[in-house]
Amino acid sequence: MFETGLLRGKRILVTGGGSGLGAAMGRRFLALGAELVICGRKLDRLEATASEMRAQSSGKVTTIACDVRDGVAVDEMMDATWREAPLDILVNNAAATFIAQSEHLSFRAADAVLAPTLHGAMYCTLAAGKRWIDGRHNGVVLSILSTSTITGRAFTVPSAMAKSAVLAMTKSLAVEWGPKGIRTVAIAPGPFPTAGASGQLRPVGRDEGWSARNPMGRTGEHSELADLASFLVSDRAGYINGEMVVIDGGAHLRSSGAEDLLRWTDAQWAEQRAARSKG
Ligand SMILES: CCC/C=C/C(=O)SCCNC(=O)CCNC(=O)[C@H](O)C(C)(C)COP(=O)([O-])OP(=O)([O-])OC[C@H]1O[C@@H](n2cnc3c(N)ncnc32)[C@H](O)[C@@H]1OP(=O)([O-])[O-]
Ligand SMILES: NC(=O)C1=CN([C@@H]2O[C@H](COP(=O)(O)OP(=O)(O)OC[C@H]3O[C@@H](n4cnc5c(N)ncnc54)[C@H](OP(=O)(O)O)[C@@H]3O)[C@@H](O)[C@H]2O)C=CC1
Repeated sequence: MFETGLLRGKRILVTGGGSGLGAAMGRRFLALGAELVICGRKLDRLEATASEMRAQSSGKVTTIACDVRDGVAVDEMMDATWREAPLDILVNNAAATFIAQSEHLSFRAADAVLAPTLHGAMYCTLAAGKRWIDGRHNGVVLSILSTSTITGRAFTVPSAMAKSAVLAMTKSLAVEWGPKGIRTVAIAPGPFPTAGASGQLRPVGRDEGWSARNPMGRTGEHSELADLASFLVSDRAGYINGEMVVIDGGAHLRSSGAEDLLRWTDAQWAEQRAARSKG
């Protein structure tokens, strides 16, 4: 689909790159000639993913254990990365979410989502941006958001709030940092099956017909998201700034994706909370 070497010479950090969509984007970036850095909290998973990537590609893959909720750890990760060479592209992909009735959310539960999804993306963006600006180096920040930024979303309110805030960051910095050579862009994925998303959002028995109701009759392929991400971070997208591209088969035009949960009974929600506390 793309010219060979579209991302040659680009050094890309994908937060949460050890699993799911982050790993899918990483694989495509490598195939297009990029050098990859992936971070997450679980070093064993990062290493396992990196080994698979190295087996499939001759590109360089570096792993760094980093909890993006911790600004000091984010700065240390950026220092370690920059010691080797400046990044060219940051992908804010790490995030957390779960379904819950908002009236049952403790403050700690709200923070469990806001901290990685909003603060983590902000810390990584600030840490990369100040290094790019100090070094007069061009950069791109791609943030993986959600169609909840357009529709809102019942039962995942902290996630919808965090993703909307990162969209505001994307638009604001496009104007502030564009003149300094930094583009900020975003993707709003619809449903792309991953272990993380299924585990947090789709307990067994939840609305089995949802993917057939997507206007395209299916969920997204990881390769489709990886292709869009590759284009947006590449120099071919050099005039796209401050924009969020939706990739959801048209799903959000039909539903915000939480209607089935409005029909859940108190007993179902109690069961969901109990499953979590056992988990
Ligand atoms: C919407 C579409 C767009 C987004 C899609 C995605 O992001 S897909 C990607 C999806 N991928 C991921 O999400 C991967 C990353 N996920 C994670 O890192 C973790 O699963 C976590 C941070 C979400 C929860 O971490 P943990 O289990 O270690 O939590 P903890 O022990 O640190 O507790 C902190 C507080 O949170 C509370 N609480 C926790 N869970 C629930 C719940 N289900 N129900 C209610 N409450 C919950 C817990 O009770 C506690 O409050 P308390 O009782 O002290 O007042
Ligand atoms: N799949 C889908 O349908 C959709 C996904 N998205 C978004 O796509 C992105 C990827 O999600 P997906 O691949 O599905 O799910 P995953 O659960 O696989 O991805 C989340 C990643 O974030 C990392 N992570 C979580 N918390 C932290 C933290 N505090 N510090 C560093 N890394 C962290 C996890 O690694 P570790 O646990 O090792 O820290 C994991 O690799 C997310 O931003 C999500 O909101 C948006 C809409 C729909």
